[in-house]
Amino acid sequence: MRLIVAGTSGRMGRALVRAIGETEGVELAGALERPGSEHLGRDAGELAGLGPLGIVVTDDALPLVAAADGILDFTAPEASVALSELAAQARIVHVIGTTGFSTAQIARLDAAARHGVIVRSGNMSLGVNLLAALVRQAARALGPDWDVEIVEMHHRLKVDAPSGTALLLGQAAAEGREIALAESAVRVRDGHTGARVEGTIGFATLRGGTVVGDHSVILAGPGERVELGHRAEDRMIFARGAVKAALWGFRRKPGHYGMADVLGLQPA
Ligand SMILES: NC(=O)C1=CN([C@@H]2O[C@H](COP(=O)(O)OP(=O)(O)OC[C@H]3O[C@@H](n4cnc5c(N)ncnc54)[C@H](OP(=O)(O)O)[C@@H]3O)[C@@H](O)[C@H]2O)C=CC1
Ligand SMILES: O=C(O)C1=N[C@H](C(=O)O)C[C@H](O)C1
Repeated sequence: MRLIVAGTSGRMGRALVRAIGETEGVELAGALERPGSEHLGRDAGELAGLGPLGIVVTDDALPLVAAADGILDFTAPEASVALSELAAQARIVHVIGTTGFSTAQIARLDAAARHGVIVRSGNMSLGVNLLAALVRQAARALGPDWDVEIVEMHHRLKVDAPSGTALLLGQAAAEGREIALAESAVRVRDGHTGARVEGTIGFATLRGGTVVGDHSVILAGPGERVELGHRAEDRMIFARGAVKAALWGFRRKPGHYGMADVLGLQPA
């Protein structure tokens, strides 16, 4: 399977080039960066610390998309929306790890997924997707007098909050409770907030240092707490998940899929 990496010079872009290099059945077919990037013209393998691969970083997506089978995209919401339209036209798999989409941007991804295969997840690791299944189960088993709070910490350069993973875990808790996350999420608290409203799902965001990604889901009940969590130690867990998602999506029928589909972790 011939794969393009978008955002090649980014933290995840470099990990994706390495993950492609170590996986049988996939090859790097192109490397994209934004117009004006200082990395245009550089070799993607050198950027990833692998030595030259003969794949030069370009900002011209069209010829790459026409000659590839899939694109791995961990960039920014506006870039991913634009790529989703190109990928759908070319009928290639679009794996989206980017986080921080607005509701309107997700609607545009849904529109692209009517013609193309999109696999999108706020977290491509096996551990977090298993955690989401456990959170769904715990939230279902413990009644609404158990308050759900989600705490995340990431490196100081992360630009969106709450993290895509925190929102994914909040969605899992909401599904377990059979409520809508959009109506129950409390994404920030400040000042005289009043007492906690029963049934809400709270989020707390920490940023600092080089933390790859820590998530805790706390279910706080009367006199006891259950805590479920995950700590990412290496970005390769996300990159390997993205390559797995591309292979899973190859020649699949159009749709907007998630990592739970890829990993067979969908609720019964
Ligand atoms: N789903 C998952 O498992 C994971 C998701 N992520 C998500 O992936 C995304 C990228 O993370 P990370 O690699 O750490 O970030 P980086 O900032 O290191 O990399 C982002 C890359 O995308 C490029 N880019 C940014 N905006 C645009 C644009 N508008 N058009 C084209 N290219 C653009 C950047 O170029 P430039 O530097 O020139 O701006 C950069 O090369 C984030 O949304 C993050 O939350 C991260 C890890 C795991
Ligand atoms: O920006 C990051 O670094 C990460 N982003 C994803 C998120 O928003 O949850 C996944 C991972 O936690 C790292």
